[in-house]
Amino acid sequence: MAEAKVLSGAGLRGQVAGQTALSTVGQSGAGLTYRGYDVRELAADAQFEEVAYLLLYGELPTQAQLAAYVSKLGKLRDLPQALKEVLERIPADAHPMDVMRTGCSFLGNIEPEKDFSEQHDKTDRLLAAFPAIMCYWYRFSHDGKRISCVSDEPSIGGHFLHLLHDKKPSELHVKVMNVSLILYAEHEFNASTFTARVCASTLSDLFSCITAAIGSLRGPLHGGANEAAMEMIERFKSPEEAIKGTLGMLERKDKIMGFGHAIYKDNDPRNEVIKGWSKKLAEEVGDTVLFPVSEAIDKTMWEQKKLFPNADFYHASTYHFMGIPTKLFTPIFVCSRLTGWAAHVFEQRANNRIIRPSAEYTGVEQRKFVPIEQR
Ligand SMILES: CC(=O)SCCNC(=O)CCNC(=O)[C@H](O)C(C)(C)COP(=O)(O)OP(=O)(O)OC[C@H]1O[C@@H](n2cnc3c(N)ncnc32)[C@H](O)[C@@H]1OP(=O)(O)O
Ligand SMILES: O=C([O-])CC(=O)C(=O)O
Repeated sequence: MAEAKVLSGAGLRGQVAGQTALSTVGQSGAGLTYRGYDVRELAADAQFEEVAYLLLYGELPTQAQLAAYVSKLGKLRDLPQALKEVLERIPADAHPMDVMRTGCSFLGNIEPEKDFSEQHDKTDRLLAAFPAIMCYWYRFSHDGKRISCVSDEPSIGGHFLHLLHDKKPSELHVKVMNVSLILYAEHEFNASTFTARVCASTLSDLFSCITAAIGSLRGPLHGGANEAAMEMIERFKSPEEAIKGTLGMLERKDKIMGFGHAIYKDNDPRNEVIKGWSKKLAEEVGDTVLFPVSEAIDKTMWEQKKLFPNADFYHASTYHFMGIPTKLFTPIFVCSRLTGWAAHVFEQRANNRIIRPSAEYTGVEQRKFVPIEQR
């Protein structure tokens, strides 16, 4: 069972900054749970839409509730023409997280949250629309194609793969996307979620909270690590090369992306799950390099630094084996974490006080103003 680190120092580490009923992260005896359910059980047996419902509406849905929810989301997938036009103007070399941020923000202009009573409907709209925002831009800017933003895939993961590859995804790939979206859905007061809560605490609208959270997730120390991990893994042609390269990076005191965690001390419970699926996909595609290279880095990091892979590391090879371009890795995280972000926004709104900590002043002593002509 993953345990939480003993924490101190900068970065607000170890300080309780609020309450949540949504998840536990690294709690002794509990590990990672969403509203009391172990994430590993959810990843094994649930659909992502069930987990989204659990986080957003408070309980797991019944069969009828799930069918109604999936059907509702299916009808909300298409993008307004004005949003498609905005996406068409974003260049191919833009960062896809900037595309997500703009897409979210623009939708907030044309379909704003006018009242907090709309918070669930606006979240469902974003949940349904995010895969199309990412894929419409990607396919237009990279392939010159104006794709249809709807598909008959019932699941969000399947819908994403269908839009991206223009064909029905395999059952295995739909299953893996489902697992991945569940693993990324919620993680207590991580940086992007805390960003969303700070924004919510000013009583701002949902689109602003989610747009702000996307900005926080973009960084390589947070969600951006899955892309950075892929770029690193791809550089090595064999496990031997990977070991040598990792030792070199450690010697130079480089950060190795996809390793370490702010809260977990000796493992990230999401890792064993996604690693298992990465292995399965490696077998499916006949990979003899990427997975062994990943394992070699993993082993070296543990031997040398007692650092373990976090949720991002084996996500890199997993997505790669499904033919997903590296630049879309972090936007997929957005499609999933939206559920956690929004649930935290609801929670913040339900018991709000503006989040406004204090700073320790380290500047100069008070001094007299000197008029500009005397400086
Ligand atoms: C889904 C997610 O967002 S998971 C996180 C994704 N991010 C990454 O994978 C980026 C790489 N990892 C990191 O940068 C860090 O481990 C973080 C940002 C995740 C956590 O940061 P912190 O809590 O500040 O790290 P922590 O206090 O455990 O660091 C302890 C020591 O290990 C080192 N360390 C931690 N992670 C790494 C790493 N990935 N590579 C090399 N050294 C590392 C730190 O530099 C520090 O060394 P020092 O004591 O000599 O300064
Ligand atoms: O909790 C964190 O700091 C980062 C993380 O793993 C996540 O957001 O999934």
